[in-house]
Amino acid sequence: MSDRKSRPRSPGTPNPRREQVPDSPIADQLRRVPKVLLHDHLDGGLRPETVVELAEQQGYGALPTSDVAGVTEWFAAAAGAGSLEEYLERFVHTVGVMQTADAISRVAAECAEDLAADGVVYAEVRHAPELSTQQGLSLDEVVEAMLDGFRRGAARAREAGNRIRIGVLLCAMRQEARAREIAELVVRYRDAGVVGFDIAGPEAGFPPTRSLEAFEYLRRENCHFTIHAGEGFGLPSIWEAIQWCGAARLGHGVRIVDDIDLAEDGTARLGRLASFVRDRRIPLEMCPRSNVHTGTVASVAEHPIALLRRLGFRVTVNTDNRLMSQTSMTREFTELVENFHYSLDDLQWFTVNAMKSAFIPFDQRLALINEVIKPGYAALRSEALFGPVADHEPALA
Ligand SMILES: O=c1[nH]cnc2c1ncn2[C@@H]1O[C@H](CO)[C@@H](O)[C@H]1O
Ligand SMILES: [Zn+2]
Repeated sequence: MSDRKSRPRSPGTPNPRREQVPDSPIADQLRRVPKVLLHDHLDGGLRPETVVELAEQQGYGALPTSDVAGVTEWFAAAAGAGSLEEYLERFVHTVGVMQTADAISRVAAECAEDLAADGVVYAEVRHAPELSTQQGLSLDEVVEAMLDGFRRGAARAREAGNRIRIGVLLCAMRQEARAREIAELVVRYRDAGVVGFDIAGPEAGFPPTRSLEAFEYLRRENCHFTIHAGEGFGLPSIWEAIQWCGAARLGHGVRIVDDIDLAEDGTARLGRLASFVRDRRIPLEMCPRSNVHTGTVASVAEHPIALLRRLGFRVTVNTDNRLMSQTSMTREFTELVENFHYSLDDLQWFTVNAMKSAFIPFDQRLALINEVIKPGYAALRSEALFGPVADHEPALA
């Protein structure tokens, strides 16, 4: 299902790594291409060593094991969860150590550094503040700690030569009843770095309209929001998210394929909801590895991202939970290249799609596209043509 384009071969001695996936970018390039990440959970992306250290510092005794390797493995076992509900059970321990302002700020700072080192130039990172109030922090204190951490982390990344901008999304947990309160928090911090709202948590049994009042309030306040929908539940959830609640984007939205009939010869017939999502250019925040881990799709190779991309949906590529799904933007891109033979042009298309769909002002999105993303891809394309300037590469005669 790839939309491969033929690219000129690199001159000089063929590099065996380059030959593995014909015409595809290589691993090192994938780390360096500018990337945009719209769907990443702060409490799903802690460094395992930070989980262990914070647990020690805070006397948190509930970790299933206390060494870094064991903790890494325990979180990685989320890959075998097979359902969204089981996958989400892993969060009890990341949230468990994110109960003080210092801990939250540290996690946010490290998140900014890790994303920047992975080549992410713009990210929207989300967390549910209500989960971090178990030891008495107020919702406002949680948000302030997040904002403080992202500021510090972005500054440290910049010193290391990696520039990143981060916007915060605040989630309400769909099984709780605090959506309106969290929506008000979004409005309160909209000028301080919070760019939008979302609902997260188990999807089956907790439809988007359960939080309708919060979405209506946000619309009256001219606020942006996305909704996790079409992951653990199907089309009715997507339909409510878009047509009742007014979501600007869909978190995952992968089950929109249930509204697409695919004939043997590859021609597709879109139902009314799928047409609406495509024709209105509603961005899909797709997270291939996470979808495999929650049992939403069987494998990355079978992920509908390739079909949806071919049909012209506004598809974006995301990590969801870097810790639980053992992933990064580079890894997601690598797996897509391996499975669908995407080229740098395809990756730029995903990246520009994501930047267009961000919740920051239009002029700033445009500036990032024109001044950071496109020049970044152009530089890597010229490397693909002429090879990187490195000692081991023979110079052109
Ligand atoms: O893929 C997902 N679908 C639904 N909810 C999720 C997913 N990943 C994480 N969370 C939930 O969002 C909360 C706030 O970040 C996390 O604590 C987790 O429960
Ligand atoms: Zn998510």
